[in-house]
Amino acid sequence: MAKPHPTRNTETTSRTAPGGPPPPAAPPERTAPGRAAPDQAALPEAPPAEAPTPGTPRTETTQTVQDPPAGTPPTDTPEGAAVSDSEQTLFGGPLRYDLGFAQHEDAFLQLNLRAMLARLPYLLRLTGNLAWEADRRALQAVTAAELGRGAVQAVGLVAVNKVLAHLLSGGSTADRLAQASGALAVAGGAAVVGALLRALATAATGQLEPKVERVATERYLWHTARVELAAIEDDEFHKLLDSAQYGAGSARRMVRYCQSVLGAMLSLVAAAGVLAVLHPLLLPLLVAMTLPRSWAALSLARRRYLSFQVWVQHQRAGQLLSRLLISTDAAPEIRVHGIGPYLLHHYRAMSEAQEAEQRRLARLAARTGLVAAGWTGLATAATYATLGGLLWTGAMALSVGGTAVLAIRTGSASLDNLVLQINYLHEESLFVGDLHRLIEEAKLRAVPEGGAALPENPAAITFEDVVFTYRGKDNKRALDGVSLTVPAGKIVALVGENGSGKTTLVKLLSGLYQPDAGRILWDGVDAATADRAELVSRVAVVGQDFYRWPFTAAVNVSIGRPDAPVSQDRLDAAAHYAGADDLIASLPRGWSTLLARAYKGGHQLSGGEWQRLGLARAHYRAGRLLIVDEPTSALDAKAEQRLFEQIRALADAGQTVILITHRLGSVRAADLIHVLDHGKVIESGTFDALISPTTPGPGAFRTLYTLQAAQYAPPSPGTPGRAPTETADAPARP
Ligand SMILES: Nc1ncnc2c1ncn2[C@@H]1O[C@H](COP(=O)(O)OP(=O)(O)OP(=O)(O)O)[C@@H](O)[C@H]1O
Repeated sequence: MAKPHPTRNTETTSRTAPGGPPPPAAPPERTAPGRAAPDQAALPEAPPAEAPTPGTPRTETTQTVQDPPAGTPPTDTPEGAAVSDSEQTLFGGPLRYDLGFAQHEDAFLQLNLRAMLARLPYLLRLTGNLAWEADRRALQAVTAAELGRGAVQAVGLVAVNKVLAHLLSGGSTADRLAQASGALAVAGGAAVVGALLRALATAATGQLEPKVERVATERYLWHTARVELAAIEDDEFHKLLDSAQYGAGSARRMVRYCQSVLGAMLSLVAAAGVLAVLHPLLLPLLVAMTLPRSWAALSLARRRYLSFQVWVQHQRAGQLLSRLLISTDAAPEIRVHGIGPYLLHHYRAMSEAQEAEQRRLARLAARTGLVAAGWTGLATAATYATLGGLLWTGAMALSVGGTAVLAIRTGSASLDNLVLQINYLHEESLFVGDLHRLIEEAKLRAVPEGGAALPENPAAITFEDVVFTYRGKDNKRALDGVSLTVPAGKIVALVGENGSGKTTLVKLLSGLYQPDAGRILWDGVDAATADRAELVSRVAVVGQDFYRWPFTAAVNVSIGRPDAPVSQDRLDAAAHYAGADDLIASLPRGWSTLLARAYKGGHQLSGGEWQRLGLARAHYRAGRLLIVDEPTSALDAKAEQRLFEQIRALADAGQTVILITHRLGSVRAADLIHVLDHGKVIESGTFDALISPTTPGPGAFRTLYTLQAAQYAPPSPGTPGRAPTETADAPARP
């Protein structure tokens, strides 16, 4: 989760502490300090732009099929910035967020001084809690060292006052020096102790920071991993994920800022205390000197954060483009189709849009800085004029004046520093705030724990009028009142055209989504009220999009039951079941072969070989309900036939199998077939019943089957393309 941290805009601040919030626009890799961006390092020098420079009229040669039609007017984002061609072409529209939706804006964007000071105790507590959890001893050391430094500073200032008083009093120089020597020794001792305490605080903070980042990252990942699939697919939740990922780094930096705030606060108290004793008028003047710079820092922080929130999705899209250019998966197609320059052009265009935003912020920063500098100059002049007036009129002794100058310098530096550090702290806290919001949201959208127990051996799973619509889609129902039964210990096939709802149905069955209406019953128990952990432990799925883990072959199979110790016997049995034993034996390091080509010793499998490993994983999981979604799409004919024999054997042994396939000949082995169309079950029955012309119903299965069978029927001499009769023997593998 550690993110290479971009430099803060140098025009806005002059701090030397590492890090700061991410830049509003540029992808982190590109702006990471002192590091070549991976994309830039990996790519050759960009060729002269083959695609048009943004803003120049397109020529015919550069118009591609994916580009918007000529004359498409540039759309405006909610923020008013024009949508670039790249956003429009690649992503279909603006990637900027409208902050109008942010209900938290009020709470999080009040960056005025009062609001910030009011939030300070909360921020300190927040960081303190994280730090306490991460390493309480280091936290105690930092706090003690900072408190000590504050005390030592006050002692130092008082000692300096005494030294000056002695030096400016009457008597011989030797006498005055002798009188001042005691106080001088105290001032020197205070400086030494202060330096030691500073070193202690620095060491302890350095120890604390990475731990705090780790703890915050773990919280982020833990809560994210537990949310419902629907939340992960929700773009609003994803936006939160995007911005919250910076929260851990911000939490880390908050530790340092907290330390700095504490230090600055204590040294300010010391300086202000001395000043108040010297002359009360000096105190408000000190504040007046600091106000303009505080105002500037606050308004810039607010702008940066707002800009970040608006551009966060754009930034992710830019990173996506750079990752695609170096991705192993996309590499063959990028080369074969010459896609590199096309992607690079869009990467550049999107980066330029982000740079324009950076320029805008920098211009604003420069303007604000100038105004602030003017006011600070006036306030400083007023302060020293007042001091001069006090000395001139004799209202202040010369020795006191000297200490006052020292205290003003120390105090204004401390106050400046304090406001700046609070500002940084606050700015980082906005991102930590995002992390907290994510955690709160993730808790609300987490997979519920506990629930009703499922029957040990349910006789059937029944869908009762189940309705489901994917969020954010066109509100078209993916399942539209599905009622069907899956009897235990049988092979149930789901067939239907693309997009008819088969995969959605099994995702609901395996607890990945919840029905919007209707019920899924395991005998009498509604799955919606059941213990989800128990439900998923009963199910093993080989989906179309099963994941190819970039780990060893053994992990790719045993990850089917990640909570159980790995068993070699079960691994071998799973490989045998999936027909992958020869494959494993042929791998350079057997089960220990790494299946990720971009790594040292990594090995690449073919699509069919991966599919066998996917099947082995499902077998290793040993769920009582086995769902196989297009299990044979990448298998050769022999492997396919073997797999269906295995599935039959499993069902004969009492395992329930749900089979989704477009190869209708394969569903002969099924005990029951449900045909779906546009999210509805339109036919159910055995293969023989559905294929028979005498069976009442729409005959959808028969029509589909006949169509497929025709492709395999040998043409009769002289009658090319003869369709088989409906009673003809079905081919083994349509
Ligand atoms: N994650 C998703 N988000 C939004 N819509 C989805 C999602 N998954 C599927 N859909 C939509 O739901 C409908 C049903 O899709 P589903 O994947 O269940 O069909 P299918 O019958 O399995 O199709 P195929 O045979 O092509 O695998 C389709 O219109 C699809 O576009």
